[in-house]
Amino acid sequence: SSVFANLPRAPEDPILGVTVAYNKDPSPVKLNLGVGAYRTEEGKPLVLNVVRQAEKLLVNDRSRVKEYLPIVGLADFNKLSAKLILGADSPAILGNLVTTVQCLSGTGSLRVGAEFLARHYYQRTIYIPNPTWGNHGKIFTLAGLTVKTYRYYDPVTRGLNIQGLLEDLGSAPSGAIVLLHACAHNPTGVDPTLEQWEQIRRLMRSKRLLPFFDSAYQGFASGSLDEDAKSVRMFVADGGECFIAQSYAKNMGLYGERVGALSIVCKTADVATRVESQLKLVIRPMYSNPPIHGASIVSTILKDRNLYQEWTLELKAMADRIITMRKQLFDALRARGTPGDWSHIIKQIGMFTFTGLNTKQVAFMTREYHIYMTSDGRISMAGLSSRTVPHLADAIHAAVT
Ligand SMILES: Cc1[nH+]cc(COP(=O)(O)O)c(/C=N/[C@@H](CC(=O)O)C(=O)O)c1O
Repeated sequence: SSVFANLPRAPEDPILGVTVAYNKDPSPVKLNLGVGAYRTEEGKPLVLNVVRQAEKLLVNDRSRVKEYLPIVGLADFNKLSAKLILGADSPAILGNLVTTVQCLSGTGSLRVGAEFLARHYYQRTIYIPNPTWGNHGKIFTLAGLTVKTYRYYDPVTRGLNIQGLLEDLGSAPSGAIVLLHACAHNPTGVDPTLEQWEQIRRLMRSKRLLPFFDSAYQGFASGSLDEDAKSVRMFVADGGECFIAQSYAKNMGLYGERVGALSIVCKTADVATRVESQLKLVIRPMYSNPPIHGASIVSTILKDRNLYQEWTLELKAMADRIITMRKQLFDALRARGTPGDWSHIIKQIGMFTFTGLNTKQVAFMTREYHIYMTSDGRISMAGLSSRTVPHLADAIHAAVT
């Protein structure tokens, strides 16, 4: 018999498993509001025009070869990624205080950062928000860090529990690592205001807590790349050190290309070079060096003024469409007189609405209306279109009455 005869069957992933179930459903009215992946008004995945243009340039450029990239990835891509999140005029960049390595999208950037911290940082505890993206806890645990949570979401107000957040971070051991969503908090869609970010930053710096930003939706939340980077730039501006994981999956639609970057902002240029040398020892035995194609697309777009400009327009259009879906869903529930206060649908920001529906209601909506969403009540607004909003509104109405 097989040496794996006793291997237990693993459960499907709470987020990616929703798509597996959706694909199996033969219903013509099924709706996939699970995975955070953008869909057009026609319900189709979107390849941005600028991505198609960049790929044409790459294919026609006969000088491009398929050689290994360096362990740290494509140099242009790394520099441009740091500029994108920190700002072109960032003193940290001007002072060579930032080391950036190309990683396998947001997940890979988080994991490489976690492995580096587990190996070289004295405090091995990381505080992640409650709730947070389902993969965060596993990434940091598998890297060898101790994962704790800090209060984030207030189910009563459906807003930020700023008092709980400050209390929990205030009682964290000095030097602890803190995971922060740069913008468009997943799954709640609730972000701190700039004043609250300042409170968080002051507290964290006073306790020497180490910020680890996860920036997976820059430009997707407000439609502005600079607006969505403000939290990160506040921390970097104070001269403190921080980690930043970037993903191009959503804001450039490069999901399957696995394009991301990890930036570590250090106190001195010398430390930054030593950090880079140690990052290479983490990466080489993990996947050796990153894939060339996706990073080439990103750097082609970011280094060309016209392509960059056009990208910002396409990005704003995606963000705007999601905001339109929020309004349409809110109006549809009001038109039905659906019991409850649904204003959080239009107050929340980014790809997701944290509806407040419980697991029983979610299971009902899947069974009776073929709505596929995560069991915590999160729906990806990007999966909606004007055509399908009424079906979702009917399902929510039925689930709560
Ligand atoms: C906050 C956050 N961080 C990182 C990632 C990882 O993205 P990557 O593709 O590795 O660049 C995701 C993906 N979130 C969506 C997809 C997924 O779960 O993988 C989601 O929440 O649906 C996040 O929501």
